[in-house]
Amino acid sequence: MTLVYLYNQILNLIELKNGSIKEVEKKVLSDNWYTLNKYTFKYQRTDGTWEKQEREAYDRGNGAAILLYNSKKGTVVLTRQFRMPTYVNGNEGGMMIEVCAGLLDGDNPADCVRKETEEETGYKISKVQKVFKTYMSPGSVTEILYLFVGEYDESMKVSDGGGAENETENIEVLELDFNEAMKMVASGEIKDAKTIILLQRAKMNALV
Ligand SMILES: Nc1nc2c(ncn2[C@@H]2O[C@H](COP(=O)(O)OP(=O)(O)O[C@H]3O[C@H](CO)[C@@H](O)[C@H](O)[C@@H]3O)[C@@H](O)[C@H]2O)c(=O)[nH]1
Ligand SMILES: [Mg+2]
Repeated sequence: MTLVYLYNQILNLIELKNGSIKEVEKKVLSDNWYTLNKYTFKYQRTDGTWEKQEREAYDRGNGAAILLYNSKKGTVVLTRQFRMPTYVNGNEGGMMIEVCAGLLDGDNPADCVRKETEEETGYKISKVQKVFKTYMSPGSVTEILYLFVGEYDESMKVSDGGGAENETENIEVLELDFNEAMKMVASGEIKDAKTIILLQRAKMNALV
């Protein structure tokens, strides 16, 4: 019995709570900016037999995103930035309109989303409201994305935003009429899932 086997068994018992999954082994395929792992495991079928399966999972940590809205003005604040993965897969020009979002980097989701709001949009907000916890791409990406909404107004504007200096983000800040933003969802101009979910949530709950 090797140490790796023992380690994997312990991992199974402590962290993984599915009795139909066993002998989970992890191999790092790429560990550059984020990590791509390959998991090999045994999966118990409904007839009781065990089959060996392999799945790759991209681990870039967890993230948080927020829809900033102003109910008096009827507006929302969104961001616009170049997203390479979309550029190479059918998004002409590669620009994406998204709610403000970022990776947790060790922070709790609420603190992360406040920090990202200030960095990316220039608004210093304190009150944020958690709405959902989502897996955006559960077949391939491990990430949990925590979704929030929060009110902003002009008194909270402390800088131009644009993203962290050291991250070459080049983020453009957009303040849009809420109905205009909903039209952009319908037309396909807004095509980012977290953004669509949060805009629809705002519509359903009549936030704006
Ligand atoms: N050098 C380098 N830099 C990278 C790489 N990938 C990301 N970065 C830098 O790291 C920054 C991370 O910025 P965050 O604001 O923390 O994350 P995000 O990319 O905006 O993440 C949000 O959007 C994602 C896509 O929808 C979400 O997956 C994520 O949860 C979050 O919502 C990027 O903007 C970029 O500057 C890379 O492969 N190489
Ligand atoms: Mg971001």
